[in-house]
Amino acid sequence: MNLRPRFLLLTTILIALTGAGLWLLTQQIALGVMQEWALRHFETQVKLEKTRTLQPIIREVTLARQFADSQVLRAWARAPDDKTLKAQALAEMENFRHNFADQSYFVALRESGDYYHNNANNEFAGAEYRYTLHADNPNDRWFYSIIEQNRDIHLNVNPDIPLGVTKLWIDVLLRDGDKILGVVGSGLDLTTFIEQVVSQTEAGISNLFFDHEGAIQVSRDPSQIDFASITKQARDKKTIQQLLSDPLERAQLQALLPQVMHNPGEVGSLYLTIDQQRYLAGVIYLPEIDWYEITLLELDTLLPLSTFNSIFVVSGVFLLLALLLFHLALNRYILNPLALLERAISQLRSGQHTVPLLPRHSSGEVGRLLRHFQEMAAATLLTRKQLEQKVQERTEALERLTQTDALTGLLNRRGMTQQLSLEHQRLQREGEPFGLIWLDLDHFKGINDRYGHASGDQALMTTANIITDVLRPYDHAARWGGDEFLILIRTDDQQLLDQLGERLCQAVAAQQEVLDQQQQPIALTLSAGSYLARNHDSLESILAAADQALYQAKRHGRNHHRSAT
Ligand SMILES: Nc1nc2c(ncn2[C@@H]2O[C@H](COP(=O)(O)OP(=O)(O)OP(=O)(O)O)[C@@H](O)[C@H]2O)c(=O)[nH]1
Repeated sequence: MNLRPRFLLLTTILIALTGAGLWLLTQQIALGVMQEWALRHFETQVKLEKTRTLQPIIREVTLARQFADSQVLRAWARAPDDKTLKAQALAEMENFRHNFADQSYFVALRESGDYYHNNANNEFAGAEYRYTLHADNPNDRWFYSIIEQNRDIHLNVNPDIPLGVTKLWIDVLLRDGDKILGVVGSGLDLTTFIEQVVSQTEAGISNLFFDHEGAIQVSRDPSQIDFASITKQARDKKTIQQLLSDPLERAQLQALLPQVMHNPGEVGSLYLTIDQQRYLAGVIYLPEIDWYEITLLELDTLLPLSTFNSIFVVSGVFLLLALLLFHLALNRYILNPLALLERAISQLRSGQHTVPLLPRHSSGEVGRLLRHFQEMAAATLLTRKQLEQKVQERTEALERLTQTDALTGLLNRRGMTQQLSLEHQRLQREGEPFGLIWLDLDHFKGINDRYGHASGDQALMTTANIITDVLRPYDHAARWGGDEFLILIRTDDQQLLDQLGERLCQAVAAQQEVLDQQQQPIALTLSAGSYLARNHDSLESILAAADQALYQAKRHGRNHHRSAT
């Protein structure tokens, strides 16, 4: 894979990971902030409720405790048949009735089961004894349950159907040391409390009150309330735990309750799922009424993910811009110069003879790389050029050598054959005329035999020099073989051939350079035959004609020139 798609893939993965990380982080931070805010909210809410809405209940509970603490009441409960004590107790009850908000009270004695009561209308003045409770009467179960549970205080919520209100019954144990003498208390209209505390209309926030068994005492939804829970078996109660479908969350809540109970005023928080809705829950224990309050925050409502949309959009736009900038920079500083470098290398490889042009403005490592490459390319091209020149020179020299006679320096038979072929083509194509003079030293064998091979060679070289001197630069001369020479002359003049042939014969005959052992010139002659080529002559016939003329010169006495006709 090329660098470009690789980088593209890598940066896309990086950006996706960063985006996902950012998203998770934002969520975590938001949840953390939310949790922190929620805890503060719970604490503030509880304090507010205590002073504002819980206060009447707390007052009533305190009053009920004082009622149960009354020495007068206690003394009578110890001796219920004592008329004096009973009269004092009834007066005490009447006192407390005026103080209770509901202006009603009840006193139930354990031993006898006698139940005393008077209400706001003072309906039972003088007839405070109402009836006797019986353990086997289901309506009286509450009394025996409270005593069995041995909890000092018990709040029991029950709708008062005739009045059309929800009543909170405050039951307090009447004690004599460890001994339980009875249960006393009062009732309280809870309707206002429910309206103020539970039915608050703030979206996404709701709360419930439940007792130590989890039985729901106050809820916005009346169907959730476990009315008269004191009289019910545990399995029949409507509890907060029943609202939780996840066993783990149930266990977490169960573990949290003792913690908050031992630290009144402290809020315990956890996440709970109720009816598939996820909540952040704050639990607090209210020692004054022995209830727990749980406040449920709907995170989706209070902190919908759409809150972060703008963050995500802005982050996404920034990430995309970063990607774009990164790619522009990558292209400009790395990929484009590399592509140019690659093209330059392939141009060089394919044999281009000029140094490829590369951008000079690039800086840094890539810029240095380009400049080094350009210098290297220039050096390589120069070396290559020099090498090619040398090879050409050597080839030409070799070519010349293969066409040159080593002894005389004239063309050899191969070289002359090539020239003959070229001239013959010119003659045929353009009508450029040429002539041949064929030379052969006379009795050369005798010179070799008589004076030695070296003198023979000297004779050959001297003859070659004479030929070269006589000829014009554009004529060609060759040693055709042994003691034979062939001269190619560009001319259409037979007379010129004749003159040249004769002049060569005379010059060789007059030479003084080839010497014998006594340093005396050796007599040297040659015979020559010439032929002026005609348009339609074949090369063979031209050669044959010149050879024939030479033969005639030899036959007729040597040392002279003959031309073929
Ligand atoms: N020294 C020397 N002799 C050569 C060389 N090449 C050929 N020869 C000799 O040249 C002689 C050529 O003789 P021919 O051309 O046959 O005859 P000739 O003696 O010249 O007689 P005519 O041509 O009839 O005059 C031979 O004896 C060859 O050995 C060479 O390179 N150097």
